[in-house]
Amino acid sequence: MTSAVSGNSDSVPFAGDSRWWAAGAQVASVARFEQVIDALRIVQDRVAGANPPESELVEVAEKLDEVSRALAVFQVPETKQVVGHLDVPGRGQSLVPAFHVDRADGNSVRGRVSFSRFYLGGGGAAHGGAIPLVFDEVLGRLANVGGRIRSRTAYLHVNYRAITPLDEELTLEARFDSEEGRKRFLSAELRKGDVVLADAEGLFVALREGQP
Ligand SMILES: CCCCCCCC/C=C\CCCCCCCC(=O)SCCNC(=O)CCNC(=O)[C@H](O)C(C)(C)COP(=O)(O)OP(=O)(O)OC[C@H]1O[C@@H](n2cnc3c(N)ncnc32)[C@H](O)[C@@H]1OP(=O)(O)O
Repeated sequence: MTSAVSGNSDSVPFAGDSRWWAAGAQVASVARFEQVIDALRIVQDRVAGANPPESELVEVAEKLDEVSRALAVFQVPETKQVVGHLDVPGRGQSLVPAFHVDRADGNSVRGRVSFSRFYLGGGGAAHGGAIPLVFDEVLGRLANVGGRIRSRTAYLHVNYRAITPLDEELTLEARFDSEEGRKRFLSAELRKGDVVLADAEGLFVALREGQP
């Protein structure tokens, strides 16, 4: 049995209105797809942290090639893509660390995120590009929920206040601050306990009819 990938968006306040861009997308099994993404995330972490002997590298490369060959025949256009459209933490998108929502309404959201080994920059700190990735994800979704016309990030300003450690549960709080015509101003903080690790302020501009 197949199901629509964003089928339960209406019951999830922070699911994001992905129907317009995934209108034709069906998934054979949400649970199985989630299992694949979870496994892929672990592979990303294991590869990032590994230094195996050559024989093992040869074997691993062959296994990964086998996986890509298996999926090559099932490639679909963007309108039918499943990754990015699942109503699960992280949307089934292994690029961005999964954001787990604890509390949300149309104007604010609070949740948890952690940066695994894959997101290491150096010296034990998360990569400086991984942090805006999460801010863009969370602010971008918040900018677009609640039946608002879809918008795109015009700018995203990030202040790095302290290093962001790996493998720790961090909290992220974001809010919709104000709106002026097509311009939406949002802000957020990433914290470890009470300590602000990074904060962000973004401008999201509502798209005009027909604007990509
Ligand atoms: C469709 C988006 C996704 C929807 C998702 C739905 C939910 C799905 C669920 C979950 C997904 C979650 C995933 C997160 C998604 C995050 C969103 C992204 O990352 S989008 C990718 C990165 N961004 C771009 O690729 C933009 C590229 N830029 C553009 O397309 C244009 O520049 C755009 C649309 C931003 C503005 O262009 P103009 O021609 O429409 O508008 P003008 O007239 O230039 O600006 C309007 C007003 O905004 C100001 N403005 C524009 N850019 C500015 C800037 N950089 N700084 C300051 N002001 C700016 C202007 O000065 C103007 O202000 P005045 O009305 O005169 O007061």
